[in-house]
Amino acid sequence: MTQQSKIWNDLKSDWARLSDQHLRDLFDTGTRDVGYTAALDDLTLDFSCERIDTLALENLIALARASGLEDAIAAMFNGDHLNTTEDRAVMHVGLRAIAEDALMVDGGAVADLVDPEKARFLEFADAVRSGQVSNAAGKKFTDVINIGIGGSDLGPVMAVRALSEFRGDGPNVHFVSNVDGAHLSDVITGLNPDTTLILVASKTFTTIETITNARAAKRWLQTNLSAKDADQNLAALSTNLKATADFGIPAARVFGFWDWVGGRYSMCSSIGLSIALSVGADNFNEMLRGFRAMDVHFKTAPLAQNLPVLLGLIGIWRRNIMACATVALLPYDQRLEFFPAYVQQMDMESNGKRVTKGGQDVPHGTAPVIWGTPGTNSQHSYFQMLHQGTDIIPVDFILSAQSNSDLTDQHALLTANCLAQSQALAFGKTSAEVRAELLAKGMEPAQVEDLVAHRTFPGNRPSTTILQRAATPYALGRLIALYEHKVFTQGVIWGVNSFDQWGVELGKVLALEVQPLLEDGADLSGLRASTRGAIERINSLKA
Ligand SMILES: O=P(O)(O)OC[C@H]1O[C@](O)(CO)[C@@H](O)[C@@H]1O
Repeated sequence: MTQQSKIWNDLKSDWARLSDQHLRDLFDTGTRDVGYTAALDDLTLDFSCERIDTLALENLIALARASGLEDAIAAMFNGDHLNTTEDRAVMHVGLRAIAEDALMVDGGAVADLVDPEKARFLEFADAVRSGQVSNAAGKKFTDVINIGIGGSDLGPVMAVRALSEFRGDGPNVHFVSNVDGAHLSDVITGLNPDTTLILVASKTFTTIETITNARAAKRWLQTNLSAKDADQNLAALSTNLKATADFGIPAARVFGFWDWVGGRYSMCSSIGLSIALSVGADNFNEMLRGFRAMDVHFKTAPLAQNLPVLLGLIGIWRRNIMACATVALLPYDQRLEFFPAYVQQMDMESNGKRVTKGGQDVPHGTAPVIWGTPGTNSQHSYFQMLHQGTDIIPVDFILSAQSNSDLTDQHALLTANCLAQSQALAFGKTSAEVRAELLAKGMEPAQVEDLVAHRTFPGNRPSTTILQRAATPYALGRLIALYEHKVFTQGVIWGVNSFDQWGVELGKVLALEVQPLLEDGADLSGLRASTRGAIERINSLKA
């Protein structure tokens, strides 16, 4: 038996001990006040409401160690080609490092590549904000449209929304991702092409949705401006400089990055230009500082105090030991409304894998389904199921101590709701409590008995609360890096390559094959009945 399988067995024994213990009882022992939180400055991870104890935690840390997590972290910072199927380094940490970190990739200093390009795109952002870079007629850009999808969209759209308080007099930043023409069409309606700057964001510059939308947007500019003037309203963010040139974007308007930055880890590269345009270079740099603080912590903190490691291990416990297939990520922060969608790609595209790096079947469940929306809205939607449904759905709560709006007096209510929900999930309400409460209200005993089962909350439903002082650019960077490294930790334990995404290829290829078959008179005879039937029905509904 390998050391790892022994530890997996130990963890199963831990669960055998813990599975019939209620969080109420675990708290009643009075031993959960210490040892169930970890902090980095003002950021605290509170996992006291997880169905775990210190022994199980020790075994999880042993599992991380036996899986080679410490070496893997060192290897990432060392520029090793951890993305084995694409033979690439995994160096997104280099995008927010400082020169003194002396990171190297493929034989060269990361800072030599990153720093000049970062300076270029941040200078451009501030020049657009000040009006120094303007349209051909010298008018200031009022609006920016970022056209991109997946990692070239989700990080920027999330961060621009999260940091809207820091926008100052920056332009309005809009996002178009879907190849559904309604997306672009809805965004450009009401915008003035003359003063709209369009960013085409695509690592590969081959993604069909993005290139199709970019072509349509370019036509929109050229119909309204001269072809030459339209060039002033375009920029590209990509690693594929040949394709951006072929598309007709002048080199001075192309901001690059490198193949060792995965799409879903790219928002600190030039892909983040829309963020910098929205909040300015200083705030963007603050965000990078927050990222780096978590990077340094991940690299140097002992496993038992390492926040991303602990969050990753709690996820392993929930997914592999408690057999929970989904996780609800619930920010109690309206401006983090797109954070769950961002983490969804980061987590599920990274670890949604069924074979190990060596090509063997992974013997465990991997990436859980990540989903969620801001509290308190979610409470009035699906919390019924979280509290009384048949499945146990662990929750990550995210909360700031300080309000991020002018209506500071509402923040106590928001905070109270977050704390109340983790309490209700963990401790529930027993049938005895329900019975006593209803009888005290004067209800007839028979009626009380009819209602008891319906009004009982089983509790014992796990959650972790991530608390920070305030939702600043620095805090956002730190929070994102916390989740990035959590995903890394889990990928190492499952033994998968967290940095490729072959699973998205087949659908892309098939879409290109199906597209011509949607034309009138196309020969459908070679198709399987389901696709053929669907096309025939679509054709009959077209007119
Ligand atoms: O930035 P690109 O190359 O247009 O890719 C967009 C997205 O497409 C994917 O390759 C697959 O959907 C993602 O990993 C990536 O973030």
